[in-house]
Amino acid sequence: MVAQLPALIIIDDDPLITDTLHFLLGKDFDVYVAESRMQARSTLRQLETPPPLALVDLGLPPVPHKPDEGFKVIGELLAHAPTMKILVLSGQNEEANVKHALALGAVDFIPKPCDVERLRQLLQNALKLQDAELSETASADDDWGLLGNSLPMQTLRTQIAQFADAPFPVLIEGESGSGKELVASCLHRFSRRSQQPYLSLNCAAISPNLAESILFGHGKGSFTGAANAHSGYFEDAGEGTLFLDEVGELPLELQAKLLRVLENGEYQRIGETQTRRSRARIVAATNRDLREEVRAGNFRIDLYHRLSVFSVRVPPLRDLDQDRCLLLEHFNQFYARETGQTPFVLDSQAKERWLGYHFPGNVRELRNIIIRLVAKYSGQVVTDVQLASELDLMHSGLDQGTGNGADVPLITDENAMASQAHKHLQIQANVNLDQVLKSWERAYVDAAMKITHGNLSQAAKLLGINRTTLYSRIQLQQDYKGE
Ligand SMILES: Nc1ncnc2c1ncn2[C@@H]1O[C@H](COP(=O)(O)OP(=O)(O)OP(=O)(O)O)[C@@H](O)[C@H]1O
Repeated sequence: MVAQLPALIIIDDDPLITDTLHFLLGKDFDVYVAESRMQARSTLRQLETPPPLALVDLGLPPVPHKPDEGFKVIGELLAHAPTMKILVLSGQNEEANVKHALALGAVDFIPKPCDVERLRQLLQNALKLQDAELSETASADDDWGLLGNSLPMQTLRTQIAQFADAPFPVLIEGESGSGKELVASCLHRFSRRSQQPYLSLNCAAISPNLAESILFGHGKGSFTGAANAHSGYFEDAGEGTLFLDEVGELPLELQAKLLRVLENGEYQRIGETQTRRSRARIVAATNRDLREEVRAGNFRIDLYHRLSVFSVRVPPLRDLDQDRCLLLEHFNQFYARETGQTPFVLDSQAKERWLGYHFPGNVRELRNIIIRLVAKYSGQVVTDVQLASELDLMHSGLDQGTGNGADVPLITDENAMASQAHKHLQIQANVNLDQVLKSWERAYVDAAMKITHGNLSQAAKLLGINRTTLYSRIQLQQDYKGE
């Protein structure tokens, strides 16, 4: 029997690149190609299981000269398949783009043009790590698998233990990469259903036309292409647990059907009149604010109340204090062991930065940073500057809806800047443009100096200007203040 090749999706709008890579990598990978975010979405929905690997260009239509579509693709791919390993292959390799792509969850950034052999190696390494991570999770059977001793983590474990055996649904809320899926699997493992099936369905990953059949099944001939009767997730979960990830993505019609199952356990396969009964325990997760979705009319309030009989909030990594060091230690050892390297050590300043960093991509981002540090600094002492160059200091804490600066427009987001300017001009008749620009500049300079603990060279690097320019701008600002 021929072994199946691992699947790889390449998302790039340049046919020369996709044709070449398809040809050269096709021997080792089962390659799928998409030239836009939309096409990637539809390709993924047609696949039974998501590809373990993705190669993503940042500049994609409709804005190929900017990285924004590529950033969105990274988020969408991870929402679709949280364990997917994403490598970015892009010519837009300015430092800020590299760092942001990595903070969003990409495991590596390869500037174009690239050496195909190196690319093949990187893809194969990523695949090996993914296998190791998956077997690590599987072997965590008798253990929580959920690391951390901080107070929020202790509270989370207590909640899991309290809710595990209850028959009611649990709603798990938390930012992307914070460990919601892990919490869902703990709820199952610590329940008396643990010997029953545990099924996980990512609602963001299913096509809206197929969602009903996937959830509830269909009878033979119930729609074109339904040659045989098929059971759905509710039936297959039996008396076990059905985990509905990204539940906020379910279309409204299906929300009504889900509500019915939650209310009385009843559902029907498409095209059948027989009413069936579900005994599965429902656990749902979301990284959206579902109350906000209810207010916006995108999510049914009755379903929200049903799902959130018990609700668990997974804390973001930035609230876990010393757990950041514990996770660092654990993953440093783990990836060093898996790759045959020696763990690295952070020097004291780097450690301080580690403890102060916001981790916008949470534990997923932390794992990826450690993979890179192990590869680069095996057995070495990592300095503050070396660590800083792996972190997304520019976007950190600004774009996660965290409440700390979520409404601050990113300097790269022209639409947000334009709307801010619009509002400003509407409420203030005489705006002094020079003063506005000066205060923006001062805010960025101050922030950079604070983040780098007053290190002029690092602050200049962060701001994309040279040290002398930064120095003279600080002087000018001080003169201006003194005027
Ligand atoms: N406390 C933790 N201890 C150990 N590993 C963790 C912890 N929290 C998260 N992880 C790991 O971080 C990665 C991301 O976690 P997970 O997929 O559960 O996040 P999520 O909140 O479901 O993300 P998304 O919303 O993007 O699907 C996984 O590899 C998971 O095993």
